[in-house]
Amino acid sequence: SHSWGYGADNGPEKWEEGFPIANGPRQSPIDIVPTQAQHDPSLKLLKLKYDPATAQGILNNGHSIQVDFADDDDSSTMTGGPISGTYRLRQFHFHWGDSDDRGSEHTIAGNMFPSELHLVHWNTKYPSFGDAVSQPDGLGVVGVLLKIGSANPRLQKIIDAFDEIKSKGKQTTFSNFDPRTLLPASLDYWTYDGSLTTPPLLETVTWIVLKEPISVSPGQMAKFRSLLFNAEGEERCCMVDNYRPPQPLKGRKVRASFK
Ligand SMILES: NS(=O)(=O)c1cccc(F)c1
Ligand SMILES: [Zn+2]
Repeated sequence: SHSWGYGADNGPEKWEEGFPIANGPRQSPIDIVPTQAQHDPSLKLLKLKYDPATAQGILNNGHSIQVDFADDDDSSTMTGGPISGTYRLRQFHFHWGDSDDRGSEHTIAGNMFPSELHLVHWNTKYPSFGDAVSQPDGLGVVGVLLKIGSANPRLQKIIDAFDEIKSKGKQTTFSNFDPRTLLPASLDYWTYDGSLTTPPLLETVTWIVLKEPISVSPGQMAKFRSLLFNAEGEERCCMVDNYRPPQPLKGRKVRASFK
């Protein structure tokens, strides 16, 4: 059976065939409508504490590029915000479009951005990421929107690694990197209960989408679009449009941490 992807034959419109939860009650991403989000004064400040030494490597997994972190202790964690307890950083990755008018997964009042960064954390009440990923309160993912503007120097170290991980399955060491440097000045956020945005689409994610985007230049976006979905020696297929479109809200409430 051909595996899932983002093409006409294996893309988001086909995922329900292998993953019926695709039509579930808490699927992600969603369109966030700021005027309909309710400010919740009980929401805490988001606290992200990352140790650059936990950065391990950068990988082209055939769907995105991902920076993996050592998660065998509480060196890099998320606390506060809408979550209770301590969640450990596992990895971050991106989604992007073939052109600047699309590529993000969450949209804001119907507006799509050229890319979206996901920082994936898992709840340490469970013994591992593999256990947490199947639990309703297992994951906390911070979403950061990227908007076209001036070149973002914070992205450059990631982009400079792309030449070594052009095709699926390639990875290289990636050390001494603090993901906090990728975040915008404000940690104001919207939060809702959702899912993984790729198969297996498990409904186990507390989403925390930051209100403030970070910048990326057209030239930097072009570098993302030069990555490949295919492995070396396979038919060349540019890694673009690796995003799932917004899914039905199905009665969920989106809360805002800010007025
Ligand atoms: N795109 S995402 O919902 O952040 C995601 C997909 C699959 C696995 C994972 F850990 C995170
Ligand atoms: Zn993602």
